[in-house]
Amino acid sequence: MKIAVACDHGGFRLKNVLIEEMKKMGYEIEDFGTYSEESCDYPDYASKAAKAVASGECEKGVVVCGTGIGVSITCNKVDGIRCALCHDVFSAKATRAHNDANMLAMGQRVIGEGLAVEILKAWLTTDFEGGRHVRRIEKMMALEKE
Ligand SMILES: O=C(CO)[C@H](O)[C@H](O)[C@H](O)COP(=O)(O)O
Repeated sequence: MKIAVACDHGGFRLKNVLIEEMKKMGYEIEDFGTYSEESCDYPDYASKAAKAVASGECEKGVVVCGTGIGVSITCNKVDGIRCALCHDVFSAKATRAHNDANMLAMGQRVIGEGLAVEILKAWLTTDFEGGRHVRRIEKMMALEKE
């Protein structure tokens, strides 16, 4: 499975930690930047990862900024994206099981690396439950067409 990743300067270090973990887990990574801690604008990078997921080039995406908020808002502007901002393991599992989230956002300035890795692993390994959640996702995604 190919995972799109992106960050701004505020998420650069955590993004690299997450990339290494995903590589160890056997995932293929497409890194859309940024590639240093030089100040930059998160929409420029998060949007590239979101478009790669929306187009099917990558199956899922992981984005990081200082809070995770800027990258998650950006990704959710792209048609077809359900990006979940998660800073706990319960939410990470729930957003895969109930929302079929195709992108995960986290904030480097909010949580430590150890917890971020646990959240990442929980999110990547939890399957969508389907059932009643399909109807709810369809209603949510229909809003993009209004
Ligand atoms: O977008 C954000 C907040 O929603 C991110 O945390 C950014 O990383 C942050 O705004 C960057 O701030 P900086 O003062 O320019 O480092």
